[in-house]
Amino acid sequence: MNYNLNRFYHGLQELDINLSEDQIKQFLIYYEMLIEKNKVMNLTAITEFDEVVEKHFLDSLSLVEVADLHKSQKVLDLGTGAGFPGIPLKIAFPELEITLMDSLNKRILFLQDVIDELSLENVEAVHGRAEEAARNKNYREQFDLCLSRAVANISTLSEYCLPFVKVGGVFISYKSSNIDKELDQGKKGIYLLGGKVSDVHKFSLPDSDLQRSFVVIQKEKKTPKAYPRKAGMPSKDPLH
Ligand SMILES: C[S@@+](CC[C@H](N)C(=O)[O-])C[C@H]1O[C@@H](n2cnc3c(N)ncnc32)[C@H](O)[C@@H]1O
Repeated sequence: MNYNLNRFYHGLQELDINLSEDQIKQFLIYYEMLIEKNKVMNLTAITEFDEVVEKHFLDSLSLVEVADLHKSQKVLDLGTGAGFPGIPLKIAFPELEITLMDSLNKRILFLQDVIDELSLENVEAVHGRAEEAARNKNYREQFDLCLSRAVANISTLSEYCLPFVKVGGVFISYKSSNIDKELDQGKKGIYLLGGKVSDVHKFSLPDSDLQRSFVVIQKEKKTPKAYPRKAGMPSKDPLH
């Protein structure tokens, strides 16, 4: 494992995240597993080390801009794909209790291998579709924090994610900085689902031109039983 880690260390410093040598090693093993598996299944379009560091690892970790990740809390990463943002967050902040959920079982099987190989504790990889899993009492309104990156527009995503969040908890969506129109269209749905936008935090990634934002939605009231609607509806006919 011979990688130039300057870019990674500098980005971590900018985010004020300190990692031990073992944690850095876990990131490198994860990178290698990702690249190896990517040869036989579609996990990531980005494969070059520095680019994975910037667009997957540091982007996932930039959540520190808006959330306190040093306390133990129940976190759901909905539509985790190859494990973003959940796996980088779990490596860097081991006290988080993370559920990684995706509707594609092949990705969940890969993530279980990653969990086993890195000996990560208090993390589960669950094969499930948001519209169905959010009706299961083991998951509905059970999470302090729900995260999602690159899964759907904010309206569809709120219907996927807010039902999982406890009243008093938060749903945070990773978005590009071009979010204003999407947010405007999603506001009514967010309210219907029991949420309220409390912050839209725009920023650029360390040493990068990439403009990103976090949409922070507080769960103020229980989500009505009618939501999420049946599978496919939140994306076919988003609430607005
Ligand atoms: C573009 S990928 C993004 C993956 C990862 N979050 C990232 O940022 O790299 C979207 C993922 O969301 C999953 N997904 C889409 N709709 C879903 C749903 N209704 N419930 C659960 N997972 C879903 C897909 O299977 C896919 O793995």
